[in-house]
Amino acid sequence: MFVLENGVKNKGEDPRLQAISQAIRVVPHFPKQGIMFQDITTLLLDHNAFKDAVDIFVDRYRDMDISVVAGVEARGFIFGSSIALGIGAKFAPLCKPGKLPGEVISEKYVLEYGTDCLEMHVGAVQQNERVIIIDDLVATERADAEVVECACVIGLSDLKVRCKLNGKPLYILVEPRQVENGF
Ligand SMILES: O=P(O)(O)OC[C@H]1O[C@H](OP(=O)(O)OP(=O)(O)O)[C@H](O)[C@@H]1O
Ligand SMILES: Nc1ncnc2[nH]cnc12
Repeated sequence: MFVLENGVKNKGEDPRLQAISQAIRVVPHFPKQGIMFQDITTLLLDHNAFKDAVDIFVDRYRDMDISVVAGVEARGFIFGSSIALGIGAKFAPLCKPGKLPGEVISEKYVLEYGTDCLEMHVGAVQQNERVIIIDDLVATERADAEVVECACVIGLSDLKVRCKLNGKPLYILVEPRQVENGF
């Protein structure tokens, strides 16, 4: 298992992680020259690997008194909603601008290849709730004050990433591969 907490990397022995990592297709130079794109659609086509990935998150969060899973559009919706159902929490989508019809809170951020903005419905999360933020991948992420932990399937892990998470713990299943892997 690969975990970044307080800036310390720990390697565990979960035998499911190698298959999860291998199920993620690496596509060089997509969507731009120089980017090694980590394509989770191949993981989603592998029932066992997809289920194992969700189960690992569910096992981690089921006893942490989490009442809200916030998932980042679009790929974070896939994992976040599955995890929310698994731990008995509600799911709050963090959407690209203009997708949510109600009053929203907005947050601008810098991506690995661009900039963007996320919005969440006001009232989706109450002040006393414990929230986790789920995405498929963290390269340059962000988080706000009520977050217990941020989690992702793939993490471009270094201390710079952790600093940009504003000191919130970051839980990562696998590291990105930097070479093509047979798809
Ligand atoms: O760590 P970062 O630099 O923020 O990059 C990671 C984000 O980029 C991708 O989303 P994207 O904005 O491409 O949207 P998509 O999920 O709709 O493809 C990915 O799903 C993460 O949300
Ligand atoms: N290298 C990468 N692979 C897949 N999604 C991404 N989003 C930002 N960087 C990415």
